[in-house]
Amino acid sequence: MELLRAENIQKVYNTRAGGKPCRALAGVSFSVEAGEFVAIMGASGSGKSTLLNILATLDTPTSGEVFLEGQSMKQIKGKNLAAFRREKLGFVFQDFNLLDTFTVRDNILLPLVLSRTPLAEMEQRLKPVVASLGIEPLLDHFPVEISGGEKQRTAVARAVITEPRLILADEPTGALDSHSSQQLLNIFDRLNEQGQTLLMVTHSSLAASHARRVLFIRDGKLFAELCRGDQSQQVFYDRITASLSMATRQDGESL
Ligand SMILES: Nc1ncnc2c1ncn2[C@@H]1O[C@H](COP(=O)(O)OP(=O)(O)OP(=O)(O)O)[C@@H](O)[C@H]1O
Repeated sequence: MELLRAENIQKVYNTRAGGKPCRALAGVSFSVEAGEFVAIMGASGSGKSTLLNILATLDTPTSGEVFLEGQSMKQIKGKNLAAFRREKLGFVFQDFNLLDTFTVRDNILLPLVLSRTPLAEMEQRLKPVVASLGIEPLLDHFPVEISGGEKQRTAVARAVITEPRLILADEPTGALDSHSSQQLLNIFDRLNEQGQTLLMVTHSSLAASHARRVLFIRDGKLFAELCRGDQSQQVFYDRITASLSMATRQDGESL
């Protein structure tokens, strides 16, 4: 079943000082099936964050449309948009985006508080999530008192606690050491095995090799796609690395 569809997404930024407008996305179309784990890769400035922000409803395209479960995001406005985002999407960012004055527990529960979930249900949902992420002992700590890996696992807990249709991750391993990155990627694998759909923007071939499909973006356009199929993660990693070196070739030849 198709979960997400992006149709001919274009984004043009008008620069403030009257400079030339910047075309960040030049017609991007793709879809994601429910239960897929998809990575998006591309060089710096290729349009990855712009695309993710549009899929996250944090920004609007200049033209084109995004559908989640067949519903056009264009049609959701104002207050409904915040509720839609909170209920249907989970976010994991490079810099964690935790609230410093909230404990780990309150950070995780925040989306449920905002959607007025009863206290007993919040506690019920919290327990299995924090147990599976190994952060139960940290619930009363503040973000400043925990490691980067623990912060990211807190952010994952906050993302999954609403049982979102789709988790959007923007460079989720970008600020983590290799051990914490590996831990996070194993968590993503496990979530995906449990049926969670994930879409991740990353510079890391290792992170991308955990996905089942990798989309490559260049100059605001999707230009190649790799599917893992039955291949091992190592073989997929080697293919991704080889594709990336071709993607950065100057002659513009497609994969
Ligand atoms: N708010 C903005 N105003 C003007 N131009 C922008 C704005 N945001 C991004 N751009 C431009 O759009 C293009 C795509 O940027 P984007 O941040 O989406 O790339 P990216 O692939 O995510 O890069 P990186 O990997 O470095 O984060 C770049 O040329 C960038 O300079």
